[in-house]
Amino acid sequence: MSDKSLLRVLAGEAVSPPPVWLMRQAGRHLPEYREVRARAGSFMALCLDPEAASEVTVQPVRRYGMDAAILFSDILVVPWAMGQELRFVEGEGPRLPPITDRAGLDALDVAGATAKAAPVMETVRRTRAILERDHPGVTLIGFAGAPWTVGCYMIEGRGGREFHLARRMMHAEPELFADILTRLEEATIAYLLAQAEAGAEALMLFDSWAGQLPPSAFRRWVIGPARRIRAAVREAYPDLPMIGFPRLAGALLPEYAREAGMQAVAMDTGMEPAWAAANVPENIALQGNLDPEALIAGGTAMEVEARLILQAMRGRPHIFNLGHGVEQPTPIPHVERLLEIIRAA
Ligand SMILES: Cc1c2[nH]c(c1CCC(=O)O)Cc1[nH]c(c(CCC(=O)O)c1C)Cc1[nH]c(c(CCC(=O)O)c1C)Cc1[nH]c(c(C)c1CCC(=O)O)C2
Repeated sequence: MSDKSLLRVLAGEAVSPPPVWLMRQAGRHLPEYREVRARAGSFMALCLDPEAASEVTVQPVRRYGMDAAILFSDILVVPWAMGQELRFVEGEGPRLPPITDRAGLDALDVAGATAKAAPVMETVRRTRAILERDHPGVTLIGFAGAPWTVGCYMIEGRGGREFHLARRMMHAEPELFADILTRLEEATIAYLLAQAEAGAEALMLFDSWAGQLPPSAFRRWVIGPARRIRAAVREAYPDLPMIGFPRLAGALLPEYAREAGMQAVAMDTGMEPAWAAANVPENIALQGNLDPEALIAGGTAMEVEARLILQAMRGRPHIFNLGHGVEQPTPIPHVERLLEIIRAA
């Protein structure tokens, strides 16, 4: 049995106080991140510089004593590695030339993607070595975006909330859509296996837009790929745990939990923790789910919300986290206070 609290929870143990880390814990709310980010030039340059990326991965562990470090990278590194141009426009988000037809799909290089993402694997190797040396209780989490969510950006060429075009393609051009997601699934498996090989101790699959799909499509394009990706990782690395995040899954969260084979499922901000605890099998850990806005507000509002979550999760495997990523205006003292509250639980 590991002595890392996060790995114990992923093995099904209820650990008290629960381990804690925050999605997007390395990012613009930290001055030390902004400094490295400014030196790197662009966000992508930072993702592809193993020395700088491993430094920012470790920053929140050093500052806050988080129980996990999540690889500093982005879910859109996979389409970039498949040959789709990618840039991040300051204040607006990602831009890619949208894939709207078969020619766009055929131009992608699935087989070469993991090799092109080699700097990411070097970041994993370096980060793991730094953690083993300086922070031996901390777990290194690798990750990828799930095919549906990454496909949304590839098909639309930018971020959004509704992803009308991706959903429309799914219904109107089901073969093209299926081929895009199937190739993404293949690339994602190879990419995650390479992270495991490089030293990631757990892997998280982000499906941020899972809740945009009707239930039949959720089963086919969220649960299906998650189950196959999970099975492929298990075959190569039987002991490597995985966390699934089908954001906004709502009533379908328990079905995802039962069928995908993950050791934890992440709850988004709107999920009722007590309902998830009652409906997700007890051996599967729950992660989450403080509102990132409560963290920005701090004070009593944050304390009350944090305690409600801790109380609902008592006695079952739980990883404390937010319901979505840390936002830039988050005050550092609020994060520090949150950790005090959790660790006094
Ligand atoms: C949808 C998605 C993306 N990226 C990711 C998701 C899934 C999770 C979610 O729903 O938030 C995942 C992600 N993105 C990032 C990480 C690193 C690890 C972490 O600390 O959590 C992870 C795990 C860094 C990042 N990824 C991005 C930043 C900000 C870039 C910067 O520092 O300039 C960071 C720290 C950029 C990004 N990346 C993405 C968008 C839409 C944007 C632009 C919006 C923004 O600027 O905040 C795509």
